[in-house]
Amino acid sequence: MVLQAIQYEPASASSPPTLRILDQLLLPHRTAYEAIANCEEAHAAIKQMKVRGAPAIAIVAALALAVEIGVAAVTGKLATSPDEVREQISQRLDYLKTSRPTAVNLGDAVGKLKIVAKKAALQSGATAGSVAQAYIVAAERMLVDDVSDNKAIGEHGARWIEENTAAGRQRRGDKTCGLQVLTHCNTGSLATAGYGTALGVIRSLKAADMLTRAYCTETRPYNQGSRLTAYELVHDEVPATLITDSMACALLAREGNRLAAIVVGADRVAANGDTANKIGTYSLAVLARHHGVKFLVAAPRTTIDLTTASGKDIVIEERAPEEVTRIKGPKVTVDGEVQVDEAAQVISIAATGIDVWNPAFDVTPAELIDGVITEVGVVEKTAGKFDFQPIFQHPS
Ligand SMILES: CSC[C@H]1O[C@H](OP(=O)(O)O)[C@H](O)[C@@H]1O
Repeated sequence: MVLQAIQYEPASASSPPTLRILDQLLLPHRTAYEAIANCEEAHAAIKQMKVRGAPAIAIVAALALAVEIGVAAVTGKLATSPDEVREQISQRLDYLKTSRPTAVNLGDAVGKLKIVAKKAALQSGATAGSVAQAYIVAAERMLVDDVSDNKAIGEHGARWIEENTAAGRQRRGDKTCGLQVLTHCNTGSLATAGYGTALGVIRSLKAADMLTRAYCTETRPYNQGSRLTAYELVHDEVPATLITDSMACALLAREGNRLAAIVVGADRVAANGDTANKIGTYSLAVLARHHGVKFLVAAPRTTIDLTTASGKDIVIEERAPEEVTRIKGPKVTVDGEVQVDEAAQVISIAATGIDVWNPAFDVTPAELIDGVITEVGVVEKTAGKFDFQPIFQHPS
């Protein structure tokens, strides 16, 4: 079975494009896709985290508007002038951007897609249809580009680990040596259009026969690790071990330099390299530094936000207390069988009346980050500072 968070069918001669998302609130025990027919449905699915992951959020938002425009075009409900279509696209993108604040990929896509629509509307001979089509083509391209970017991130990351860690060099020279990595949250095919970012590095390490074991943290409270990353690692037959978030310290103390690196994703990398990522990332970076383990952020350039100077300027999303005080899942019978046909059980795991703080992300200071793995190479600090400008001059 292919792990696909997003299923998109382009328009055919007789029918508009269609979009479906894998409802990740039901994973790993139930695989159910949900049709997304318009921007409101996309906004709700992103906000509820039925679909999540910085790249996936941007792609689903962009394609939902492509579906909306495609349906309007085939049903004769598209605005008549090119500038009206441009304005509608701009307004709908601004609405989609309000679904979640921290991941920059959505805002980056909104800005780029607005420019596409504006350029199309300014072209001589522009029509409402040509502006609509220019938008749809650009939105569809995001799906393709993301997978190729992630595979490049995987290769750059795997090679960096092989060349810049003791475990990597040992494994390259002697396949009986162990190379292990730890990852946090979910950054795989379920957070992107496919292959993944940090999980893409793990996939590339495995493909190069470099990896002996991957560790994944459960990543409370949404449990992206135990529900999604563990699901992907089992699916790909990667030797992997799930740990609770609080076990990471003991793991690094036990594994020492057999753990080559901690590799995580990102929701927004500020211009100075401070990185917003899933809550719990900062503590792993401190831990990595204490134990002399490399700490790497894997993210496409669309996650690097040169307009945000540093981590203190990043808006951190705070989510509902119930995500901390309750857990949801199918029943398990006395013999351990998971009853996926049962309606999800919601169980309270906290004292009623307790206050809750539930930030979805934290910010890791650039000083704790050894490298940012992008699709065009690994950026390292020079004289203690990150400079991302050169990778934006990169030809691809
Ligand atoms: C390649 S996904 C990047 C990022 O998104 C995840 O957050 P969420 O599950 O809340 O959307 C997590 O922070 C990943 O590292």
